[in-house]
Amino acid sequence: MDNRDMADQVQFARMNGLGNKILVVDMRGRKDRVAPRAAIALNADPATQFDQIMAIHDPKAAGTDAWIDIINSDGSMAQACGNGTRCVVQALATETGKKAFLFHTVAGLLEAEEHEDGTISVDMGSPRFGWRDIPLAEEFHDTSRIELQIGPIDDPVLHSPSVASMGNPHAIFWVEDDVWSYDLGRFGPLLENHPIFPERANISIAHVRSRNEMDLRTWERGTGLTLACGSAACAATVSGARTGRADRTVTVNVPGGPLLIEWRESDDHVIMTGPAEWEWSGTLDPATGAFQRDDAANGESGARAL
Ligand SMILES: N[C@@H](CCC[C@H](N)C(=O)O)C(=O)O
Repeated sequence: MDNRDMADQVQFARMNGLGNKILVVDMRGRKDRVAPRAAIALNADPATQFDQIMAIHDPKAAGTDAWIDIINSDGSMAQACGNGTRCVVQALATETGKKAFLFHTVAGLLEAEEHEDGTISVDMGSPRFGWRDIPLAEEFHDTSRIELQIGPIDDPVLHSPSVASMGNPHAIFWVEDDVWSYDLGRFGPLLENHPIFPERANISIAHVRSRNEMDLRTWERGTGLTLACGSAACAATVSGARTGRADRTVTVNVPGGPLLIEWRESDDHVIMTGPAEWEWSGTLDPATGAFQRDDAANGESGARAL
């Protein structure tokens, strides 16, 4: 552990949302933030390698439970993280006994609740489809199908994606066959960093199986291939409905399991429902990323803490 004193340590929990690897870090009562250097160091250690950090801070607005910073594994900040938000709900519900929460992020307010069966629903807000909202580097009147392709120009492997923002940018490529038959690990970074996406983008491949089911794989901006991307499942659902491929309530099968997504007609909000899982807890230095597991400290199974 770094030679800074224990006062610099904060509690954290290693969790996952359908395999999306999350570190929930308790920064309440502090003025500092998890440093990008600490995020890079935590991601470099196999024990704490993560997809996103969800850093819980004291609320900034009356009536909210917490401000949440979302950090990708490359140290970049993100505006939304559906799976990570479910992990925060579970951690705080366990700590407080509360079941309903109102979180504040850079993208706005997120209502969330834990149900009796342990599943968690997050109101991910309204999707945005304007080219400036995604954002895109040039004007597209129809963002349900933009001019972007990869592969041979006369026989592209992927083309004409739908783009949408759930607070963060998403491109959804539609395929008629197995989503696993595409080399997303190769195409993902090329598309993530394509100049059409000035803030980069999360890149997904979707196969619509019925009006209420689709398969989805995602190369995440600032992270890479993940087992689940909640905001991508939301973006794919609204894009499927927008293009007439699917209805507004869809089971989205991501590699880690199913997510239930509803694009509500009443208020245009997108509701994502799925599980969260606690794995172990520890303490870490938010400036350096030095950490210790609770069970390592006291030699017994780490008490569930946050
Ligand atoms: N895995 C998250 C998405 C996290 C942010 C994304 N990588 C981005 O940079 O926009 C989710 O479950 O939504």
